[in-house]
Amino acid sequence: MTAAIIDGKAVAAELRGEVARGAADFAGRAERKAGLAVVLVGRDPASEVYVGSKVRMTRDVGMESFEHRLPAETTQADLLALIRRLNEDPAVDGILVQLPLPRHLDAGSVILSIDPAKDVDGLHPENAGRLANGLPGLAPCTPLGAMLLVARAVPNLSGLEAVVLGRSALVGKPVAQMLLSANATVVVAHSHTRALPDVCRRADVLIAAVGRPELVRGDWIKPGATVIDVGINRLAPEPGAAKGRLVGDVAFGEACAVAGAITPVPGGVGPMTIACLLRNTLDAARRRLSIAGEG
Ligand SMILES: Nc1nc(=O)c2c([nH]1)NC[C@@H]1CN(c3ccc(C(=O)N[C@@H](CCC(=O)O)C(=O)O)cc3)C=[N+]21
Repeated sequence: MTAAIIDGKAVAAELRGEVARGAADFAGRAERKAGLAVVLVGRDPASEVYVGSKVRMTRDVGMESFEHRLPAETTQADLLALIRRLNEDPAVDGILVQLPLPRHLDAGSVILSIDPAKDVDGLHPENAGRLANGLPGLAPCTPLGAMLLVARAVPNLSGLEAVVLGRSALVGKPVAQMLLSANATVVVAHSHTRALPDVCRRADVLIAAVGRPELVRGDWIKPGATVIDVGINRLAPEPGAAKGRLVGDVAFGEACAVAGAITPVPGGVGPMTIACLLRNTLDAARRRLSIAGEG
């Protein structure tokens, strides 16, 4: 069997088109554009690239982008003071603090300080709790993107077995909650799980989110399964090359021979993450407008 490739780049472009239409409608009703503030502390080169494309795509869908680039030496107090200002700024609907933060800063308390109504990363414990309890709120972007790609291959998850590899607060836990809400039978596997290949082989839907390059081999996959590869790992450069290759958590070539459908890296979940960030910003803006009684 040769797996169908789920084209995350194309699905993300479609979603950004929908968001652009929604953003235009919002701007008409609110008499202002929806706004996303991105906070980047320090000069991590990978983060610079992500923030650059977030800013560009935010403007492309007709939203306002507010960039805050702070020096690596920024203190916790200064960062918290900025978040407080953004929480109070009526032009800001979404706040994203790019992670990881420099080591002297405490990401947990920074996330706690974000107004949950503006937490478009879905990382505030209030939003994590809302997701776990099936209440409306803002959900993390990468899991949302992964679920939209699952839906392309498997429109109905009811009764299927889903295995999530990884238990992070950013991806593994929230995606497990979403699969459960969609009536899948969910197993969350991690570094302590015994007989990992056997556990993975049960999966009708396998979500790999551990950040270990090509950990999942072809023979870990149930024939015909849907494989969503969340990992983005840069390998060491080949001699003479400036940059190493990007690979996922799944050995793509081997997996293609077994799976029914699979997402590539790059061009899979990555582009969906940014598109879902824009969608969350639009959702947050609409909700804030209706709470203000203008909508
Ligand atoms: N608060 C916070 N929220 C995040 O969502 C967040 C973050 N911090 N810190 C960094 C990670 C990483 N991340 C990616 C987004 C898009 C691509 C993406 O579009 N990747 C392209 C390829 C990019 C390339 O070529 O390097 C792809 O997979 O096709 C990748 C990674 C969001 N993150």
